[in-house]
Amino acid sequence: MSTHFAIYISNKDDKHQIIDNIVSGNSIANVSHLKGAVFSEITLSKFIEEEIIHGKFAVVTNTKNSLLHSSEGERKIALLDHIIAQKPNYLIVDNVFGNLDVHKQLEIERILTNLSDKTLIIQITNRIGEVLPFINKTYQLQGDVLVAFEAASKDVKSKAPLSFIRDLPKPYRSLSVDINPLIKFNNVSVSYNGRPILNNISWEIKLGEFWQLIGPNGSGKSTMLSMIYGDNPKAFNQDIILFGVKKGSGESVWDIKRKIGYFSSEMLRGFKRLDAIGNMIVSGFYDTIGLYSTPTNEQIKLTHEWLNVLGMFDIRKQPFVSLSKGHQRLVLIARAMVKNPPLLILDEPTNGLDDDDTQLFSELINKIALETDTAILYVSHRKEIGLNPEFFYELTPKKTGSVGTRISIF
Ligand SMILES: Nc1ncnc2c1ncn2[C@@H]1O[C@H](COP(=O)(O)OP(=O)(O)OP(=O)(O)O)[C@@H](O)[C@H]1O
Repeated sequence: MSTHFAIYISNKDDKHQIIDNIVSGNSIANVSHLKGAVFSEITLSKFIEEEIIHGKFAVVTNTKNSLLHSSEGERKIALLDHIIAQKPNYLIVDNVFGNLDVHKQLEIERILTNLSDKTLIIQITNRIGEVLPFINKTYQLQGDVLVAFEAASKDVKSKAPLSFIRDLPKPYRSLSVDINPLIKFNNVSVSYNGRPILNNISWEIKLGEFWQLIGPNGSGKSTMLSMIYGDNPKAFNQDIILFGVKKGSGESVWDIKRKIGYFSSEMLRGFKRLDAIGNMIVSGFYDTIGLYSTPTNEQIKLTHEWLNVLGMFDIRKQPFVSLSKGHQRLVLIARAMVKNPPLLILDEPTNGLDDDDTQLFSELINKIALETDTAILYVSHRKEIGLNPEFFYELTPKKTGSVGTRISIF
């Protein structure tokens, strides 16, 4: 049996450096003379860029859609097929299961298991539970050195994350909505190019509720979100009421966005700006990334309170990019919350996070659900350990489009 490797990293490790070292042969296997490929979200982004900028469609999905218009699951399977067709001698797979539902995870696992007969696989993962079954050696970085360890001996839950001890700040102004429900879908159906995606969705989100929108890849979660937060033209002929106003009846996207705090892990992709941590949070009052206005004393006070909750007051002047990916997310949640929005949307927020940071993130979201009136809409294909939504809205794909079911936990 050939040897395949995994490197278990945390969000503090420099993944790009790790991949560069592998490719140049300065790491766990001497592969510098071999033809290699990298399966990662960065590779995927490059192909999507090629589609947008040069009109090149090198990677074909099952549904013959462009990558840009495909769901995450469809994209990943298509990329893997494309890479395998190039017959690499070795393959680096990074965050291979990120954003994938259980079925797609099993499909990818099966494809990689077959591939591992002939091709060396090097997996990079920050979730110990996601190490591929055929991997026989797992390493972890200690300082700059990769050290072998027994993945089975690693007890993820025993490392409890540090807790947020302080109460969340009192809002700077009361919630500016007296309309309930905040969001209402009434028999909403959507198709793309004649293919039904959503079938008769009726759903309400009320102030203070904590929802998780769940469903397998391609079931239509992003499509639903784009009808609330985006300007998806498919929303205009539908019976959708957002904050008391019928979608498409003249309200601007900005009117809607002002009432929503939003975070998606996509916001961090390729983020290079040098804003200070404190400025990043205060910019949430203006719905900008980066600060272009002079904040009031009240806004500064509230920002300081959020910094204290996060334990980052003393480092508030440091660049945001100097934080780990996990801590960057906490700052962006504070940024989304300072304006005290009636609705907080979290779109696949833990993609790419390691085990410890995921627990910390869930802890902050649970705290927001308990201590504020903001409704939370958490969108993810998986039930996150430690996260406590009150309700799930589950999309189940059918030939006639996904149907939705409301599941109450208590
Ligand atoms: N603009 C578009 N044009 C054509 N098809 C589209 C478009 N947007 C989405 N689709 C298709 O609609 C289906 C639902 O996609 P959507 O992204 O909403 O699913 P999802 O549940 O968010 O998936 P994932 O969890 O993988 O991100 C997919 O099959 C996708 O290919």
